Amino acid sequence: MATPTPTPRSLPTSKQIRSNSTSHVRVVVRVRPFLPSELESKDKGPVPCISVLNADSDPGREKKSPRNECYKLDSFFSQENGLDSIFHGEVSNLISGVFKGSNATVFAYGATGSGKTYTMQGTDRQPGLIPLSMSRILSSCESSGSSIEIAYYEVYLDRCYDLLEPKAKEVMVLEDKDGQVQMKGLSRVTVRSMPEFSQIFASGVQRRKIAHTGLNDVSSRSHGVLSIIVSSGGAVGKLNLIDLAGNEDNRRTGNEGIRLLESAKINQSLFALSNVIYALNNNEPRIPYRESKLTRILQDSLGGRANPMSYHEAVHTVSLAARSRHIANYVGPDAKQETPRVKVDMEAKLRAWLESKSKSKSVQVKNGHFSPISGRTASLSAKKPGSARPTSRVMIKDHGFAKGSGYRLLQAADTHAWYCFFPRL
Ligand SMILES: Nc1ncnc2c1ncn2[C@@H]1O[C@H](COP(=O)(O)OP(=O)(O)OP(=O)(O)O)[C@@H](O)[C@H]1O
Repeated sequence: MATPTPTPRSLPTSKQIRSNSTSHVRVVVRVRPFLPSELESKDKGPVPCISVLNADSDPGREKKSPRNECYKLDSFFSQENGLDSIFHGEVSNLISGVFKGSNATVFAYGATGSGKTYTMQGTDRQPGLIPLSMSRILSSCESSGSSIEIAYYEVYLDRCYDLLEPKAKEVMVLEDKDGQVQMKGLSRVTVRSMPEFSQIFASGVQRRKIAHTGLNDVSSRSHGVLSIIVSSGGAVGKLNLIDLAGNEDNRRTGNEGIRLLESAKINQSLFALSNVIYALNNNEPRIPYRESKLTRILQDSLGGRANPMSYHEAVHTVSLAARSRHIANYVGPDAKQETPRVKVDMEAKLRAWLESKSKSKSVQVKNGHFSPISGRTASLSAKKPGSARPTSRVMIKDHGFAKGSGYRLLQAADTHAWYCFFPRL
């Protein structure tokens, strides 16, 4: 049964948040294995470019490549580690807080094709962080008599769509007179068992916008947000599990038209998210939530709503790690690299496409918004093998194919990272 979202409790100001809790950023990287398509590639073949150093290692010694970059992480999961070890190591400890009324957020962030959806959803044989979290919450509910509702929506081209509604209707994001963000009409569905959840969630996944791109056969074109709302003895807590759309380097994707527009919006909103996290972690006086729809919506879970004395927030990301958590950045003496070999003016390309679109109306417009869906996953695990460029993973060595800033190097790596904000209790 769908019910409207109730009014959230009042949000504390940024000042209150800082006085209530000192955020600590937790960054966890996951490396995926090379895919068969990458191993079979006729090109250069996959080149591992990441190594894990001990805390006392000197990054300067690792000078096998002209440019090394070194990032400090809170945890690292290699390709041998299953999704359950990530869940037990990094996510399960957030759940007890949700039962006490805290909000927690887990983001999977990374380049397109790096395995974010795989990590969040998993496969039938290897469940991902979403089913593992749901299963743990459901079993805790049995013993505590708490109840669970879910909301599932996507943010696409800076608009929000309800994935639990058959037609994925648009949800208006409004601010009430107290400045609190309201998602008008967003459905909430009560969940009592795993089979019930799997069915509801799978239908939502089918509605999510995906498409074939030059770097992933089944690429998410939107940010998918699953909110698990737990009501427990008067306390209401929320766990957001977010599969972000992948950031894309359009010199490599070859994106055109609508894909290019999507990509521009994806990159813009990921940048806005990184700005919010940076501002929170650096105790800046102004947190730029309003820069994108995604950050406005998540305001109550990204430092916006802190239950006094206890709230946990986790964010998975890599380039955010580069910005907010990196400790050492070692650049070898001969590391001055020229930037990209192929220079394409993506803005001009986008402008030209928008102009031609308004002339020819050749792009499919549905329900007042673009409909780019060219294929859908049949089950939670049905994504086809990706064709992402075979690069590898947190000492990152530049072998010549990923030049420029650390940000771009990290984009090239098939990695994820987590940020967790822990209050000082
Ligand atoms: N740990 C893993 N083991 C095996 N295959 C994996 C793993 N991680 C990802 N893959 C495979 O890699 C491909 C790309 O993964 P996925 O679609 O999850 O990437 P993504 O980061 O969500 O991409 P996008 O941002 O474009 O949506 C898929 O075929 C997926 O099955």
